[in-house]
Amino acid sequence: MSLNVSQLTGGYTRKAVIKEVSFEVKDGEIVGLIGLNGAGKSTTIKHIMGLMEPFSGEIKVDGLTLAEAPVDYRKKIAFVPETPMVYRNLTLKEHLEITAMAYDLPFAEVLERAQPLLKLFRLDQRMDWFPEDFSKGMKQKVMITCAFVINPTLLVIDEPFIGLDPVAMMDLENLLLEERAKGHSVLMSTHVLTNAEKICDSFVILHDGLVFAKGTTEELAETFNLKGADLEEIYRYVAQEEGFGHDA
Ligand SMILES: Nc1ncnc2c1ncn2[C@@H]1O[C@H](COP(=O)(O)OP(=O)(O)OP(=O)(O)O)[C@@H](O)[C@H]1O
Repeated sequence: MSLNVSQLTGGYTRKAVIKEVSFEVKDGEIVGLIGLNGAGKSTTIKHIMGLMEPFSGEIKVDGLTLAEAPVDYRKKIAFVPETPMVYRNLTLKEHLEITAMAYDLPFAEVLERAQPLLKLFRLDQRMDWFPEDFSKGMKQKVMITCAFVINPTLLVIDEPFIGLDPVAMMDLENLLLEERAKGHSVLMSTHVLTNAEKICDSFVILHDGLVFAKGTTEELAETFNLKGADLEEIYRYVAQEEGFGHDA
């Protein structure tokens, strides 16, 4: 079992923003975390990344909690944030170097793994450039490259498609499918439901900090009595029927 989130409650002040959130991402599975703005997707991800401490509940990656094995836990996860975060005075090559250092990997190995990704994203001739000066989409490609080169058990991606051109979107989809084929797990938060439906095995719908529903597209359609509906139709129905948006 790669990621197991159990009864997770947490928030920024004393008030809980996410409440008793439970779901799992098994080995070789891509799970989409969806919900309106403010539903609690990023907050859930921040807890998984160990950037926030839960009020209660438990998060396990490959059976380990952050408290039990902080180094191993962190090494198993790679993260692509919603807003690309690049270092101001470091070149692309140095970004890879710092990634290797952070995950305690030989730089030569990281550089080798990075080659096909850099080529795919047309960044291979820009190793000595400063990503700070790249476009948003190019910065995102740097973040994606740095995440994939560590060969993580669990890849957590917050809004992966925003800012990417259509070719890069397809490239990323293929990369994620390759991760799945390797038996790795992916948790992906997104508003781009058409992309999500193409590659995700199942979904967790968050609303107002609670897990509103979870399952495959077919299971969700059955839950809401919408046989044959696609994810977007299900989501639109749920948002209307349940009044999503009125209080989010
Ligand atoms: N740094 C923060 N301090 C206090 N409250 C926050 C902070 N970040 C988010 N929140 C609150 O937590 C709730 C959940 O926000 P979160 O960012 O997790 O939602 P989201 O589902 O990721 O939304 P979006 O789709 O807009 O990215 C919101 O009510 C938001 O106002």
